[in-house]
Amino acid sequence: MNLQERVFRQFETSVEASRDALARLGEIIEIAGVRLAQCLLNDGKILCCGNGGSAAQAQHFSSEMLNRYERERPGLPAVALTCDTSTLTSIANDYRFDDVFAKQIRALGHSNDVLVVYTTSGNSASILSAVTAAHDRDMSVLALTGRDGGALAPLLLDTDIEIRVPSETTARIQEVHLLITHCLCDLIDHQLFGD
Ligand SMILES: O=C(CO)[C@@H](O)[C@H](O)[C@H](O)[C@H](O)COP(=O)(O)O
Ligand SMILES: [Zn+2]
Repeated sequence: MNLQERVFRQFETSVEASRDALARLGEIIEIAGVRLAQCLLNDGKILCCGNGGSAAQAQHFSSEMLNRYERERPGLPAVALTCDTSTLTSIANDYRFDDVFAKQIRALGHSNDVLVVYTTSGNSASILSAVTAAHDRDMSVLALTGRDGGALAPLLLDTDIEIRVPSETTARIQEVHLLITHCLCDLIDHQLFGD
């Protein structure tokens, strides 16, 4: 396969992954958008986290909440738990890396908040601990996952929401996670501020 064919294949598999996701996930994305809007209307906030590329997704989402998505509107309360290097390094240094998000959730989380986690494998220990901490704080969880949902899927409660991208490829799952994140921003803005 030459380089141009490689580029073509990346685009083609990405478009295919988005199309599959739309066919299977449209309804659950709507449910998640309603849940997040209800959280914000009830004075809750959104906490979000992920590792690697998924840390960037969490920050992408929180910036679109705190600043804006596509329209002028007031900032909305969201915190990416991936940004404060002093807090992250001290938790990892004094305890263990797996606790970097969980300890922040135990400090910041309230029962009307929602934790949004991004993980392509569902097996990152820091994310599993974050979900347990959210449950301990009576928060609900929105999990954006892929593959078979990993060890995270059986940890989720009936009151949680999992949006599982039907793909086995990390990059494709991440690309669809970003598309879903933009859908959630659009659904939140529409419900809170109209057309
Ligand atoms: O962006 C990528 C790969 O595309 C990587 O940085 C990737 O996010 C990292 O390997 C993560 O640690 C993977 O975590 P997870 O999705 O399995 O929870
Ligand atoms: Zn990546």
